[in-house]
Amino acid sequence: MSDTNFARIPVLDYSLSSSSSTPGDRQQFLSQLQNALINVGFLYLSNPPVSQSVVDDLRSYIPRLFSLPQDEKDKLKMSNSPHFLGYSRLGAELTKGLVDYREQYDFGTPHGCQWRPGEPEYKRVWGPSQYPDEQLIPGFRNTFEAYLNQVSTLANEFIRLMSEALGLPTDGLARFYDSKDKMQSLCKIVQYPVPPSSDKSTSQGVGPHYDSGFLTILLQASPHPGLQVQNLSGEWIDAPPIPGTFIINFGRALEFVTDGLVRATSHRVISPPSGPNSTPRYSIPYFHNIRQDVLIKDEKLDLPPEILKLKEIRGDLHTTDSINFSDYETDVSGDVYLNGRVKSHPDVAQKHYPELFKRFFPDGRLPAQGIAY
Ligand SMILES: O=C(O)CCC(=O)C(=O)O
Ligand SMILES: [Fe+2]
Repeated sequence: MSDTNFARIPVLDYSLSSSSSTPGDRQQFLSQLQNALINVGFLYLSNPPVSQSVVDDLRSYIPRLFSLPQDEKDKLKMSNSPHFLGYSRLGAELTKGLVDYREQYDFGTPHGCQWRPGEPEYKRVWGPSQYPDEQLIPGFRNTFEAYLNQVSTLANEFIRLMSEALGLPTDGLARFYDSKDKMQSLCKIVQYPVPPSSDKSTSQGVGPHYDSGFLTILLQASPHPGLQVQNLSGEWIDAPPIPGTFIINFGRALEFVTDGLVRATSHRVISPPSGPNSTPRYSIPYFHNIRQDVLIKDEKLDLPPEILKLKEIRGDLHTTDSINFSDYETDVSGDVYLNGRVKSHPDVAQKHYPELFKRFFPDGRLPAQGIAY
C-alpha cells in the first residue's frame, strides 16, 4: 500500500486561497487541494465564505421541518413534482439491498422549468421546489434560499480552485457550467432518526455509495458522528463534524473526466445509536450540478504529465463497498442524472416519465422502494 493512503481527512483553510493572501499561502492551499483531489476525495473546509449566522438559523429550523404534521409533509411528496423535488418518507430508498433509514426533503436552487414538449426530457428535471406553507414554518424558505445562494457561489469559486490544483487554467472546468442563472443544483435536508433497535435493518443511515457529479458540499448539521469514508485499502475512516467547517467531496463525473486521477470516494452514514437519550442526526448535502448536455466521454481533460504521474504514485483502489454505476460512457450528463432519479424515485417516474418508467421497470409494477445509488 502506498503512503498516500489516508488515515484522516485533511482540513483546508479557505482563507489561504483568497487572492489577497500571500502567494505562499495560496500555493499551500492549492497543494493541499491537489492532495485531497487525488489521494483522498474528501476534505474539510474551514473558514468557508458562508455566513455563520445563516448556517445557525438554518440548523435551528431543521427539527421543526421534520416535526411538521405527517399530512403537511405528505402534501409536498416528491411524486407531485416532475422535477424530483419534494419530501420522501422514512425508508423510501435502498442502498445495497438494505433500507436507508432516513427521511428527507429535496430542494433545488431557485429555477423555473425551461423544458418545452419535444425537447430532451432531462431538461424537465430542473424546475421549482416545493416548500411548506410559510405560516407553518415562517422564515424557513428565506433562510434556506440565502444559504443556497452562498453555497452555490462557494461551489463555483471552488471549481476554479480545483482547476488550478489540477494544473489547468482557472477556467479549465468552465465548459461544464453555464451562468449561475441557467444552472440548478440539488440540496437535500436529511434526518437520520434514532432507530427503534440496534439491529441491522435500521442501522444503515445511508449505505456505501459514491456521489455522482463533480462536487458535493456537505453541512453536518448536528454534532453526531456517523459519516464514514473508505480509504484506498478499504478501511472506514470517521469523518465527524468539525464546527465551522463544511465537508467537500468529489463525485463520479469528475473521476471519469480525469480518467481516475481525481477520486470519487466511497462513503456511508451509520444511524445514531438507539436508546432514550439519543437524538436524530441532521445533514444538508448540496450536490453542485454540471450542465445537462455534456457527453462526458468526449470531454476528457487534458492534464499535464506531471499531474497525471501522481495517479501512479497513489496507486489503485484495493477494496470498495460501493456499487453504484453511472453511464457517463454512453449518456449525456442530463440523462445520467435523470436515469439515477428514476431508479431512486420510481413513483415519480411512473407518474411523470411513463416511457422511462417502462424502460426501467418492464413489468409495469411499482417497486416498494427505490435504489438510492
Ligand atoms: O448525511 C451525510 O452526512 C452524507 C449524505 C450523503 O452522502 C448523500 O446524501 O449522498
Ligand atoms: Fe453521498
